[in-house]
Amino acid sequence: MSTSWEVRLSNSRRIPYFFNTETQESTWEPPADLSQEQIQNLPGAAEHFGGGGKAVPAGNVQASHLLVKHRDSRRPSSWKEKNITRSKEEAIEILRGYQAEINGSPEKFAELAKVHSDCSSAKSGGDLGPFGRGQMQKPFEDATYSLNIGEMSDIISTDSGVHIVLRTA
Ligand SMILES: O=C(CCc1ccccc1)N[C@H](Cc1nc2ccccc2[nH]1)C(=O)O
Repeated sequence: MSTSWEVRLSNSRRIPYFFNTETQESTWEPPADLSQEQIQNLPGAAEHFGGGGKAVPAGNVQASHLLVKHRDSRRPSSWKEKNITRSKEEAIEILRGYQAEINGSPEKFAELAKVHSDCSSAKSGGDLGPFGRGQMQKPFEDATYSLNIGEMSDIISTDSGVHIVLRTA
């Protein structure tokens, strides 16, 4: 296990990523050989992953999401599946199934996001932490800002795949 990982904020996308100061490797995904607790204790994790009941700055929002990627996704790979080949239509059908199972329950949402989401935020039940305008892909940002706190979106599509969004702050 390499202990030289730290969490940094990507300047281009203003979201956290993992950087190994020994190998100079960087990745969006949490290093597989680190436990959830080790990840949360990495240098920079508290600062960049929010959580811990930190206040959300005025004008910012916080959301969780469940992402199902497909073969036309910007990066058709995830912690779950190295090479994602399903079609967008198949991804939507799969997400409809989760949506029915979630049935408006935030607890169920986090439970299914942890197991099924193709985003590294699955590790924290889909939580993306706080963000402001201009940080996330526009369809995702617009969907989140149009929700009331505690509400879930219908299925939305971004370059990453298809998502259901739960606004949490
Ligand atoms: O960009 C990331 C990391 C998102 C993240 C933010 C904050 C904490 C943890 C994760 N993951 C992408 C998948 C992805 N695409 C998205 C587009 C909008 C919002 C969240 C997204 N997640 C990928 O893995 O391809």
